[in-house]
Amino acid sequence: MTERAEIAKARRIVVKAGSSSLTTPQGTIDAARIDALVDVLAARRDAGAEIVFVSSGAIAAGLGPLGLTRRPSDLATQQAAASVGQGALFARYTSSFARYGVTVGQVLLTADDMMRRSHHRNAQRTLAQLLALGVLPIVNENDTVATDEIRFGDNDRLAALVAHLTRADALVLLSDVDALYTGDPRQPGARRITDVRSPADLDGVELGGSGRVGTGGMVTKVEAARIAGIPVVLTNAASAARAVAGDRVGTLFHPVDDRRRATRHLWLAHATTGQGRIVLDPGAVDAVVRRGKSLLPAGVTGVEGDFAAGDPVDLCGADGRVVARGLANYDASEIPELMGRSTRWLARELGAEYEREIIHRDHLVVLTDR
Ligand SMILES: Nc1ncnc2c1ncn2[C@@H]1O[C@H](COP(=O)(O)OP(=O)(O)O)[C@@H](O)[C@H]1O
Ligand SMILES: N[C@@H](CCC(=O)OP(=O)(O)O)C(=O)O
Repeated sequence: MTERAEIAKARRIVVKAGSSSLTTPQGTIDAARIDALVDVLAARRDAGAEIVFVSSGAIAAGLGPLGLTRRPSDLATQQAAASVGQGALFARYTSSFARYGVTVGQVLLTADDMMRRSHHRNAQRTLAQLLALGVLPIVNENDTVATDEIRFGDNDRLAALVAHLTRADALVLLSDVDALYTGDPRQPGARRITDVRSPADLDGVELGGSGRVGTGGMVTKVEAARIAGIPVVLTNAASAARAVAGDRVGTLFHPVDDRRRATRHLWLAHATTGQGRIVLDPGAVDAVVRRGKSLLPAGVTGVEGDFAAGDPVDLCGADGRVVARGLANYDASEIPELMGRSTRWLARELGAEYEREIIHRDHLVVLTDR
């Protein structure tokens, strides 16, 4: 089946709309465009797909009510605008979807919710339950509490991670451009790209700046497509109906990797940052990087940071270079006593529950050339 056909048949689709598709230049909600988009999503739902909608626009929709003429650059005002705008946006979605008898549920996520395994599972359960109850989840970043350090900032990567969380079959990114171009389409000479099959297809493509209210421009969209591991279509809101129907519109990013198996690895590599470090001896670096093995306590020579079991941690060699990332099976404070010991010794001395890896190979991604 071609990827377009897969989208046509998709049972679960994540659709993301950018700020520019949902709000007016005056910083208010664009009710007509929202209704038009809701028409499309309700119709696709009617045709048998579950839809998870990732909506930007909270900050942009808060500008008008606060008398701001442009997107603020300081975090506190962005948060205030998001607080005002998110409420207005969601109220609009609620009444617009009510025209079709569709109940919507608001899900506001932070980067942490994606990164820590316990939070990740929690968000996953909530979304699964909403879908099971026939509710259409509308997701945004929780801008009012997110700080600069932990912020996604753009919703493109968030949408890719939501696609992982919900095990979606396709991701549709709706922007104010109808496709990816070889350069910013506001500049003359930019050519449309219909398919991206490998990173080489992006050689020489300029992924420049964003529009007036959006963030990230094409860089975050391309990154999202890479993380998603499923077919991703990038187009504009006017082409939304055709995009979710699998018609040939916009740019189709073909997934490169062995899909499902790879999504956890993609998530680890792109959605997380190490919450600490584990230092490996050369044998362990070789085992993890080149032989695809789990990390055993015997190969660990040091631990840094204050992470909890389940957190992503960076693995580095004696020279400090990060070679892999994985989900730790132990709290940082437990590791010094296990370091350099064989699992057999640990089981005998400390009990059977210590006969486990520091990081299992299934929860480990190599970040360096082998
Ligand atoms: N190579 C490119 N192809 C398409 N658009 C581009 C490219 N480089 C820069 N852009 C700009 O990116 C903008 C969309 O990004 P952004 O404003 O972040 O969108 P959104 O709010 O929909 O997430 C477009 O308006 C376009 O001008
Ligand atoms: N969470 C933010 C999204 C920020 C943003 O501008 O995203 P996008 O328009 O998708 O580039 C908001 O709702 O304003």
